[in-house]
Amino acid sequence: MEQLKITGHPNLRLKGDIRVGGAKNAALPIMCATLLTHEPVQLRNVPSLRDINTTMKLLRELGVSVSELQHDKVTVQAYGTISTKATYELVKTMRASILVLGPLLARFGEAWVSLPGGCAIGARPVDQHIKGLQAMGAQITIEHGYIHAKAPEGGRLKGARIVTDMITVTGTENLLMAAVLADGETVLENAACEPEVTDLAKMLVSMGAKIEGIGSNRLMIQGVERLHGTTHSVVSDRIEAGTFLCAVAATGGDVRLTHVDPTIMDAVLDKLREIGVELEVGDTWIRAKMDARPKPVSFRTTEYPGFPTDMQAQFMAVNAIANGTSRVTETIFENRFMHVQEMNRLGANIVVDGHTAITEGVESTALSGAMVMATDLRASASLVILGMVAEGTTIVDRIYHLDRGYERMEEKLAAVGATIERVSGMGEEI
Ligand SMILES: CC(=O)N[C@H]1[C@@H](OP(=O)(O)OP(=O)(O)OC[C@H]2O[C@@H](n3ccc(=O)[nH]c3=O)[C@H](O)[C@@H]2O)O[C@H](CO)[C@@H](O)[C@@H]1O
Ligand SMILES: C=C(OP(=O)(O)O)C(=O)O
Repeated sequence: MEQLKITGHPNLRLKGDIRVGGAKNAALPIMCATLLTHEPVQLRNVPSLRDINTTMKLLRELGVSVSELQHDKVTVQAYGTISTKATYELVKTMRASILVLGPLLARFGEAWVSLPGGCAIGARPVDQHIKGLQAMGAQITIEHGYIHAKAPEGGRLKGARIVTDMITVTGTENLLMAAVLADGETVLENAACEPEVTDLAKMLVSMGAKIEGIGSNRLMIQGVERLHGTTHSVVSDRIEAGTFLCAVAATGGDVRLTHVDPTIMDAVLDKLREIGVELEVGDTWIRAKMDARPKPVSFRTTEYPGFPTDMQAQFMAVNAIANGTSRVTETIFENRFMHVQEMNRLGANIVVDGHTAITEGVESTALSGAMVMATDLRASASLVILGMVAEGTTIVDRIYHLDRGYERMEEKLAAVGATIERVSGMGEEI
């Protein structure tokens, strides 16, 4: 099992340029949306990640022709005989596999998708995906651990007005992909407005879908009989970008991120300014300069355009060495503080009280490197950030979590001055 070995130092200063990749959370639904047409779809700015590999495998297992991912580009064509069964073996390794449910059902009238298992950050049920598809006339049963969905007589879903109980990102994406081929109009109320949902909607429109209200919490979809192929470039990864900005906030230095879209990062950029990071923002780049001890920032995670839960852990790493006390409340997932005990192993002083983590910032010189365990994707990134400022060697174990969502993170950080390398450790992936 691979690990990251970081030689940290409180005086480290990151300096240089980092190229940000395409967003994992946009690329995943977009790759699943290729199931909606038999024509070829060319995707650009696709990041090379473990989750993308899993999606490519899943699509191939369904019979879809998927090219190799080369220089951020992949061509996908769901032509010929396509299976409608997404098996447990692949779904268990990536929850986002549930995103094939809507497209398979919409185009082929039936789908079998393994129920995704429980996961580290929370229970994460998919009841809203099911409720929405039922409103569109699907018959849904759970059989032997699989969701079995069948479209009504005639094989086509029917447009419906759907109000989800809460805002759900992949739920909105699944229902949107189902609605574009349904018979009649679907209105999705309480829809997620995340930029990744918007990117999917734009891609669907370029395939011939009729969608109004893109970017808002009310999506109106007029179903069409068929969609066609397209070429689409995936939106940049605002979470990867935010993670590198937090790294600069923690270490200090002067780093320019390229290939980013700063317009979708307001909440994160505001908090970085509050921390004391000097930001210069261009059309497709952000320059971050930091030369003081961070100021503590308190926040609650909320849906877009609020503060993203996927940035909570990385900001906590900065709070860990800030000049004062901060309170961070996690409102999206019930178990997303697992990085706290690992950060405390590096010398941080964080206590969790229900859904709130209270951090008493310590001087970075009070931290020392240790063996820590990555428990989920963003927790892993937060440990890398803190490991870079903790004096001595930090080994981050179980980095297969990190590889799900960050492309060559250690190489990108090493290129701006961090001492970090991938090493082979002992043990097994679980
Ligand atoms: C692949 C992808 O895009 N992942 C993102 C997506 O996850 P994901 O789409 O899984 O997250 P959701 O937006 O669905 O979850 C929000 C909340 O709703 C709950 N819920 C959701 C659906 C449902 O049917 N029933 C239900 O109870 C969840 O348990 C959670 O508490 O949005 C999250 C919230 O921004 C991000 O952290 C993830 O990085
Ligand atoms: C939680 C995340 O991803 P996923 O929904 O794929 O688990 C994430 O990207 O931080």
